[in-house]
Amino acid sequence: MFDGLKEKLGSFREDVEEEVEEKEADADAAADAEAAESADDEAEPSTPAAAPERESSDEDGEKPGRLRQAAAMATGRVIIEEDDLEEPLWSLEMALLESDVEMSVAEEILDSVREKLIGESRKQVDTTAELVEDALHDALVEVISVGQFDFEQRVAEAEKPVTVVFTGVNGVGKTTSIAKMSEWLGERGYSSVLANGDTYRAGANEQIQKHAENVGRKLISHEQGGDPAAVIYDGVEYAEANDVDVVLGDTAGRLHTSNDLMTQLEKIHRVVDPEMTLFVDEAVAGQDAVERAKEFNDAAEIDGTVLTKADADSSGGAAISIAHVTGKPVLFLGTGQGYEDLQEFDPEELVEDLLSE
Ligand SMILES: Nc1nc2c(ncn2[C@@H]2O[C@H](COP(=O)(O)OP(=O)(O)OP(=O)(O)O)[C@@H](O)[C@H]2O)c(=O)[nH]1
Repeated sequence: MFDGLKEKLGSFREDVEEEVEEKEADADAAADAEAAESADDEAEPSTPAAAPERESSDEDGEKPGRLRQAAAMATGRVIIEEDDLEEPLWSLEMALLESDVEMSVAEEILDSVREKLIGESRKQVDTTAELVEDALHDALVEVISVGQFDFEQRVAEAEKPVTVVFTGVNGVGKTTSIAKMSEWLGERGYSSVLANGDTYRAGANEQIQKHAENVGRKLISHEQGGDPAAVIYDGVEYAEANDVDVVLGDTAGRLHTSNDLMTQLEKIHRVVDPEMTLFVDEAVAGQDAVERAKEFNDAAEIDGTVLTKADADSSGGAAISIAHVTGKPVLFLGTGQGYEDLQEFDPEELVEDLLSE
């Protein structure tokens, strides 16, 4: 998952390390030259016998070594400056954009890394790699965790039944994610019922029915062409009558540009007042997924995103960008075709994984 991005972040670390190493080598050389000069000055008035003594210290390397250390201490070690970061940051920007990170998000990451690294000196305990890793870690967590909340806690605290509506374009894994979610909830002790608000597409009932059977959940559905809000309403009534905790409502995968979507979701909101509306899209869609998330959120406010097919996504751009662009968190990652392949999204864990060697 997100291996391409991981590799590119590793390259940035190496680039900065190289720059700092070069600078340290220059500083060492300068310190050596200064030390040699001052040793020469000291040696000048001395007797000829002093010369071999200096030579022997040079030979075992002890005196220049100590001098080098002293010089490094005196200069406060190498300080990272804007110039040192120019090339690595440019490469990082290219890498982020190539990984489908949205432009404003990439800029925010760069600004934050720049701000955190410039003026930093490599202390005895830090390696350059550690400094860069800390800066990248903080910058990434900052953009990824926008609006993050604990989904399970929200479900636990909400009045039952809790209605969660899923929206998004066709074929991104919406229906599969609903079935996965019912499993995820079941593992945590919450019962659920599925309601098929996708009354638009022929075959939608059969498709979700199959998923419902596979995970052993009840499905509420109406004839094709029916009113999606009415189906979800029936789902809520069923849940109330049968003490079911959560209603998972599917909707037709309309194009986000369609006015119908707004009308449909507005009606669902009016009729059942869902606790959450989750936008579903596929991580592999990269920038397109980010753009759709933004448009769906503008059209019908979403509470969070489920990013499917993360297992097949090497770039990671959608996962990095969506929360920052919409102001709503990524809540789950779909990580495979099995019903157990739904992972709660944890920004800290993701960033640690991205930055691990
Ligand atoms: N690799 C992988 N495949 C997934 C994941 N989630 C869903 N899929 C697959 O994506 C395909 C489409 O999934 P659906 O659930 O039918 O998509 P949908 O958005 O409900 O589609 P419509 O009902 O046509 O709108 C199926 O083959 C799923 O098995 C995932 O996390 N990883």
